[in-house]
Amino acid sequence: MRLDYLSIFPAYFDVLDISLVGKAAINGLVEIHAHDLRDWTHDRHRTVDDTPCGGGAGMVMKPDPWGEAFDEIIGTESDPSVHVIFPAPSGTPFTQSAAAELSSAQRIVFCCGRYEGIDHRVIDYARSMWTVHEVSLGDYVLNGGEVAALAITEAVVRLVPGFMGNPESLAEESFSAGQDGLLEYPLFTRPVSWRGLDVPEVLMSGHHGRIASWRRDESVRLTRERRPDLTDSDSSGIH
Ligand SMILES: COC(=O)c1ccnc(N)c1
Repeated sequence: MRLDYLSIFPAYFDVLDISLVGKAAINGLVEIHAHDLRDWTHDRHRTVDDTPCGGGAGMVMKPDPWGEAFDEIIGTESDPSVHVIFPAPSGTPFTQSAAAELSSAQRIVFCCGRYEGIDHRVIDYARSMWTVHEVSLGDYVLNGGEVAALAITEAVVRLVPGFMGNPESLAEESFSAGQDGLLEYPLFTRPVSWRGLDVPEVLMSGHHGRIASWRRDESVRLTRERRPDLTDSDSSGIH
């Protein structure tokens, strides 16, 4: 999997060399390329923004640098196997299933907006050429798309076959099919008693059936408490 990041702050992505994603890069599972959008400007000030047509506060990212960057980084041919991601508050909520789908992609290009956003024609052009995803991490605004691109990268790359040492652990995580799309149950390890707080006895019983039942009940309880929206989904099995 090749991952490209287009940003006016490409140094944000240096951190990928440190994290587990860096390990995947070393193992050849993923190839990471960060690019400075200003490299595709031609004026002395390396300008990437301009005032919004129709008025309004703030500045909008000009389409020209994006188009020239696309030409060089992706090419001028249409290819639906290339996934172009625009993180934005106005995007579709990013989910574990979206991460799973993207984990089989061979090519993902992250377009990190700044200022008030990117000229919409950039997204329209990208849609005419590649597979575009406008995604949101939640109902809040960031200063730019870079942090969201990092979060999406981590969610996707950890699902790439061969990345996780023990792929079985993925099946028991929150939102995974193995959990029926429910939130993960509480986890405990030794010591059995810590500051007056004990590991639930059932987990020390060695009775696998009871342990499985307790974990399921905890997942259902937590999901009903914190994410009632998930309890109606078909995959949850809870209604
Ligand atoms: C500039 O991007 C954002 O502010 C952003 C991106 C993805 N998810 C969000 N909730 C915000």
